[in-house]
Amino acid sequence: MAERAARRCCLGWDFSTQQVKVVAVDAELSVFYEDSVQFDRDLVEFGTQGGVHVHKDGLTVTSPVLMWVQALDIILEKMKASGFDFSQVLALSGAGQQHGSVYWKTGASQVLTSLSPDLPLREQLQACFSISNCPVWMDSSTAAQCRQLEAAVGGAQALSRLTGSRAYERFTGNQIAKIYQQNPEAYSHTERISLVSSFAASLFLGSYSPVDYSDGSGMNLLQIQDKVWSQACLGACAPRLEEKLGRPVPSCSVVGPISSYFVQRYGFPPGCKVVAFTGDNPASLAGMRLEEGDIAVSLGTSDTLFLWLQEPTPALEGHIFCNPVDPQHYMALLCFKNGSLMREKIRDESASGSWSEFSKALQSTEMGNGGNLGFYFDVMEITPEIIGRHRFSAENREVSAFPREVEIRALIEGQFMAKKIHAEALGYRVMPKTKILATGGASHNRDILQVLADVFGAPVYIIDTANSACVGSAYRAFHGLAAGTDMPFAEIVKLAPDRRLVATPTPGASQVYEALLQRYAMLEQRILSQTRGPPE
Ligand SMILES: O=C(CO)[C@@H](O)[C@H](O)CF
Repeated sequence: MAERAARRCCLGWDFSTQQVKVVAVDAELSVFYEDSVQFDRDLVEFGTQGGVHVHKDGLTVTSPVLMWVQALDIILEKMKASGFDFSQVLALSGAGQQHGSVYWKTGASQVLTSLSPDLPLREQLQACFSISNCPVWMDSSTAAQCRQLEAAVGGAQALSRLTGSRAYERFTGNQIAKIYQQNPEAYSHTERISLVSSFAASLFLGSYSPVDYSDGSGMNLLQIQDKVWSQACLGACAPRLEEKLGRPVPSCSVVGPISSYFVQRYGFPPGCKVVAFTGDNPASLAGMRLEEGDIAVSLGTSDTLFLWLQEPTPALEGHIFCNPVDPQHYMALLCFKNGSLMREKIRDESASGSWSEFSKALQSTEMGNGGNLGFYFDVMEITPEIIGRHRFSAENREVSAFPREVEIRALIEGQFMAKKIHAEALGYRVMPKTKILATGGASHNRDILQVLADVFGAPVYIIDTANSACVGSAYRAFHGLAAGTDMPFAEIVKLAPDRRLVATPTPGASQVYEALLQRYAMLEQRILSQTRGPPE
């Protein structure tokens, strides 16, 4: 075989819900290798669906930790068989599905630090976990623990101010509380609790990797301003929890050299650095190369906003995390459940199922839609909690229908005005240098993106985020190589392929939407008060 040219690189890993994925990125920030192991397809003995087990109660959702371990064995063997040159890997980092938790049994650290390079990880670690089936982000069985935690710290808003989010069932602190309450034996035999991200980093490190600030912000346990565990939250969840979590670290930290296990078994260089792993969404923010003032809009089944925040305003909706690439700043996630399924419904009802008809309707109606406004929530929306369709005339009178073109524009303008209003409620502000990065299915429709640019008053770029968590992790590994030089992340990634500009604000857009946004916010409050009843 022709000698392959040596190609110094960093690896980016993603331990996500359905697969383990890896990319190799070279010094020019080009992705030249990628591979994955799909849990359902490649590890059928675990019997997962979508990488998880949904339990009979319909609320508890777990994944087998040994499935994740074995997936790493398999993907490394696949890379080795493909001739991948591990000796060129300068550093690696990674991501994990957020909120999931891994429970290392007492004594496991001795096994982790003395792995034999002659055996796969699965064989050596199979007695190292006190909980075999780990709770993951799809679990919603901890409502009682959420109420207990909020009560312990003075309520939902107080918890949000402290940790960046009100109590959410999937958040790790509440999951740990449930395990302590329902399986005290297992909890007492647990010497370390990792997130999925820090668990994966521990495998590469050959010792327990600390939780990073950014993924740690998804636990309802970390004080996001001071970047320390909240003693009130720890105490409300389980005893002696701080010693099981270890001290959290900045997300850009180099947590150590790679374990000798990987040097001897696969040929990684002994000096290969392990940079703290983080959550998949923070890693995606890095992969999208969001900068101060930018906003990423993922237009999928549900629409998700990634915000870069300098000064957060924690609220009862959305999630604020420590920023994964700038320890002084923050990021926020806002999820809008009525996303593409709502757009497809209105397309079917008002554009004969045709996206080109849908686009023509947007082209044939004016910005501001003649003052007509709509709220379209066929499933209970979470931002904010409203259900149903509510249409209003220019005089703020509720009406039962709009002409089809008006309906289409009312849907899209309403979806984007909601995003701007709720992003600003979390502390986001459009800046002169703001870029809107659009991704997901609807980002292929230029007319929809034109409305996005007009409502936000900022240019819209499209980006491919297929590997964003992996690529972001490789970028963060390169950033870790520059640790101690204070080189900003943006400088490290400036060679990355550029984003494509697809829409800029129409002249006069800001005047139109400044007034409309105020009406939208007022009408949203009117609907909320009608559905919630008058405030106490
Ligand atoms: O729960 C979430 C974020 O809060 C999900 O995006 C998970 O991170 C997906 F793995």
